[in-house]
Parts: sequence; C-alpha cells; structure tokens
Amino acid sequence: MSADTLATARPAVELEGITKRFPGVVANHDICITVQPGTVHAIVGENGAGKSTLMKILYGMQKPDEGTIKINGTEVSFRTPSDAIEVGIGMVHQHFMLADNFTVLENIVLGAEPKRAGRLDTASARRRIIELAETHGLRVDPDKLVEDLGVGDRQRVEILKVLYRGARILILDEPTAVLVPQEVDELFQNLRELKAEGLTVIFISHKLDEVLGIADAITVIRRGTTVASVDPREVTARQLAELMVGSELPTAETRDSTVTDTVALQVSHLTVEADGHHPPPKGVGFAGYAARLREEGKRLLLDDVTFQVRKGEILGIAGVEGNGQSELIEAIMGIRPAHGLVELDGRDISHWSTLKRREAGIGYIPEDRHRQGLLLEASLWENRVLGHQTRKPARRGIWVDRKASKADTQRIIEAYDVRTPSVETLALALSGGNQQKLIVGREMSGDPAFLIAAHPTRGVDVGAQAAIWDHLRNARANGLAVLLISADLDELIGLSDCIQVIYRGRLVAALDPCEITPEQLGGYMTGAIAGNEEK
Ligand SMILES: Nc1ncnc2c1ncn2[C@@H]1O[C@H](COP(=O)(O)OP(=O)(O)OP(=O)(O)O)[C@@H](O)[C@H]1O
Repeated sequence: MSADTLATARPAVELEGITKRFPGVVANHDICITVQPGTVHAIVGENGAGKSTLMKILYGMQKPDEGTIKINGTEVSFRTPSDAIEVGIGMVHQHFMLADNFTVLENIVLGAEPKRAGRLDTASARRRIIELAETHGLRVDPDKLVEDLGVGDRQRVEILKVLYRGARILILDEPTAVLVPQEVDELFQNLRELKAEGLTVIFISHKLDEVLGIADAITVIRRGTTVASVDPREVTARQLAELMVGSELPTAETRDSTVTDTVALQVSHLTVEADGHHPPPKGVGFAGYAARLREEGKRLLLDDVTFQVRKGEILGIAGVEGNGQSELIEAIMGIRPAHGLVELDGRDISHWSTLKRREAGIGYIPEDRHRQGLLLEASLWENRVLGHQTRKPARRGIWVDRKASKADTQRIIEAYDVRTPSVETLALALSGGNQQKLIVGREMSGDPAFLIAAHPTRGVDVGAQAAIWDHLRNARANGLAVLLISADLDELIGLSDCIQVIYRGRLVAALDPCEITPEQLGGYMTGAIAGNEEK
C-alpha cells in the first residue's frame, strides 16, 4: 500500500467503548479495537474474557448496551446478522453448518440462490463459485457431496459461502481447532491470499504460536476489556499468554511412565457397518467378521478395531475428524450397536446399556458439549448430576440430594477454575471454555475406572488447558486408564503413553509419542504416510 492510500484508507472495523452486560456479568466493558483493511487481526483472551460476545455483537447476533461500531468509516447499528451481511461481514463458525447430503454448490448458494424466471440459475451460481475459488485460491469441486469432503475442504466451503454473500470482512472462530498441521498451513495460505485481495480477517484462537505466525495485529482481551494491542513481531507466545492470563504459566511436565500391567479396557474386533447394524449369522465369531463384510462390499465405519488400555495409561487416538473416532466412542459407550467385544476390568459389557456402563465407572467427556455434555437450560448443579443420577453425591435414597450436589458442584468450580457467578447459574450463560471445564470436572469426579476424553481441552485457554492436563496426569498416576481422542496434536503427543492412528475406520499405526513430531503424525492421519496395518 502506498503512503497516500495508507493515509486515506479507513479502518475496516472500529469498535469504540463497546459494553455488554448480562445478569450478574459484564461480558464486554469499554472495548476499543481498530482493524485495518487488508490485514489479519487476531483476538486472544482466556476463557470467558468476552471474545465470542464481541464477535456476536459485530455480526449482529447481539446488541451492545453501549458503544459504537463503524464499518469502513460509517457508523452502523445491526439488528440481525442480515444487517451485518449487508455491509459485507461474514462469519465462519467453529462448528461447520453445512448440509452433508448436499453438494458444495448447493451448500454455498443455500439461502442466497440466484434465480432466473423463478428457478435456480445453477449455471451462473457455478460460474461465480469457480471465479471466487480461483481468485482466492480456495480450490473445491462444486459438484462433490459435502459428506465426501475432508475437514479442510469443508472449511473452504464455509469460507466460500460467506464470500459468495459478498463478505469483505471475515470473522473466523477458532478455525484451526479441527485441522491437522498440513491443513493449517493451507488455511493460512488461503488467508494470505484473501488479505492480498484486500479482504480483512478477524480471528479468534487459543493457539498462540499460530496467532503469531499469521496475524498482522493482535488484541488481547482480559476480563471483558481490551488490555493490549500488540505487534506479533514484538512478542513471544509466552509473553502473549501472560498478557492474557495476567500471571505466570505453569511449567512443563515430566514424563514418568505410570503404565501398569492391569488391563482396564479391552476392545476386540469392534466393527460398525455404515448402513445399519445386522447381527452376524449363527456360528460366525467376531474375529474375521469384518473381513467377511469387507468381502461382501460393505462399507465399514469401524473396521476390526482391537486395542487395550491399561491402568495408569493414556492411549491417544489420532485421526482426521470423520475417520471413525465418533463411532468408536459411541460403540464403547453403548450408544451405537457394534460387532465385537468390549470388556471393562475383565467383564464383558458389550450388551450393557449406556447408563449401566457409566455406573460401572466409565467417565465420558463428549466431543460435542452442547448435544451430549450439558443441558443448557439447566443450572450448573443440575448439570453436575446429569448422567450421574444414581451415584453419590446426587443420590440419597430415592431422592436427588440437592445440598450435596450443590456442594460438590462448588468443589468442581474451585478445582477446575470454572468462572461463574454461582452454582445456580444456567449452563448457557457460561462461556464455551468454562462449560468445558465443568464437564471435565464432573467426569473426573467419582473415581472413574476408565475415562473417554474426547477433545478435553477444545476451546479452553492456555491456562485452563495446563490445569486440565495436570488433572489428567494426576488421575493417570493414580491408576486411571484414559482413551484420549484429540485433534490437538501437541496435546496427544504431550499426554499419551502410546498413540494409535485411526484412518478410514482402521487402526493403522501405533506410535511412540516421544519419537514423533506433529508433522509426521499429520502424515499418518491423512494417509500421506502409509500405516503398517493397511490391508
Ligand atoms: N447469554 C448469556 N447470558 C449470560 N451470560 C453470558 C451469556 N453469554 C456470555 N455470558 C458471559 O459473558 C462472559 C463472556 O463470555 P464469552 O462467551 O464472550 O467469552 P469468550 O472469551 O468467548 O470465552 P471462551 O474462550 O471460553 O469461548 C462470560 O462470563 C459468560 O459467562
């Protein structure tokens, strides 16, 4: 940009004195941020700092109580996201909002269809999508079904979708949380190209190394207000973390093995069919059944999975989302029928209900905290009891023991640093990271024998992440067996005693976390490096 244009270029976004209050909480207080056009601007802050609230205000989902918003120098007031889209703002949410059984083209135009004589003008939509994809280096095939796309491609479709609606300012909410390192590189390349085209990107992230790698400017929010605007060339990840948290961070771990010889969970020949569950014919055992189904041309979501987790061990499962990890968790929890054997402490639990499995001591941190982890309309203490109704502290005789449940919720709030006004607060009023901390605390309570931890620190800030890692390590040292599924490769490598890679429903490689780099792991996960058990 020449000095002249620099002098005349108006900021893409100016937020001045933004304040937003919720009952009992000031989520945003006097926030001031200026985002220059054609830049990538990162917003960082610990859980509950107020980032999402601010982005919702900028996208017209919430109204500020005070303050002004200017877009390209003009003051605006949004009532709904449509108003924000109208002036060129687009939002890519963390959880993709695409329809799986529609094509890329259909997903992109959905809700903004070009019509000719009252009918969908597919030809002009296709032309425009191809043109947008080429201009911004976002390669996708418009005719592919979304269900056949990998995570990185789906994200590109989401970005194209907002560009198609004319966005010049893009808000990305934790865009790298679900990507492997290679995909992160591609996304960043895309963002650089968007920038070169003069578009502005605002993005929220907890991964500070990545923020430093891509951002042109960084704003730090702490306890609802802007505490610093920093130049990424002038700070380290550690300094940035300390600015966020306002104190020093815990130091790195020691890696002493606590793995015992006692098997807590044994999974044998676990197999899940894509087109529903059909019990095997009489006389056919589990071993070899997957091979038989394969020969019959059946598509398998889980393909003959066998492994064990011993007491004191964390077994990590690495995989690009959609390679069978959800099916694996659901089969172990008894949510989804499967062929094969699941044994807990030597007992066959394959035919037990989910509730019975939980009562037998399986803790479960689910991957989707909104659908499976929390009742958003219920209070925190009621959520503490959820799924644990039949156990202490919830149960007294046939009644729920409210007093004990509330006291235990308070204990979790303190031990896991859940930021909330009280145990009576509704779960929906907590920030995403604080909801996650509550679930982790609940599932670690009551001495589980075996814990499934799916993305245990997704969406939590660096301080809380270190605390959750500590809790997991301590529990492991006390004999807990953990199955850790995570998209965060540093987390997998840092916590696991062994890492298994899942690819197209199969366990294809067993790796030593002390010897593997995130890049190599990413290679196995995407199939670029062939595993040793390919059939
Ligand atoms: N609808 C709501 N009702 C009441 N309080 C809310 C609501 N939404 C957010 N809050 C509160 O506002 C504060 C800021 O939350 P926000 O979700 O903006 O944080 P965040 O920085 O995005 O956190 P995270 O990194 O955990 O997602 C929190 O204390 C939260 O509990």
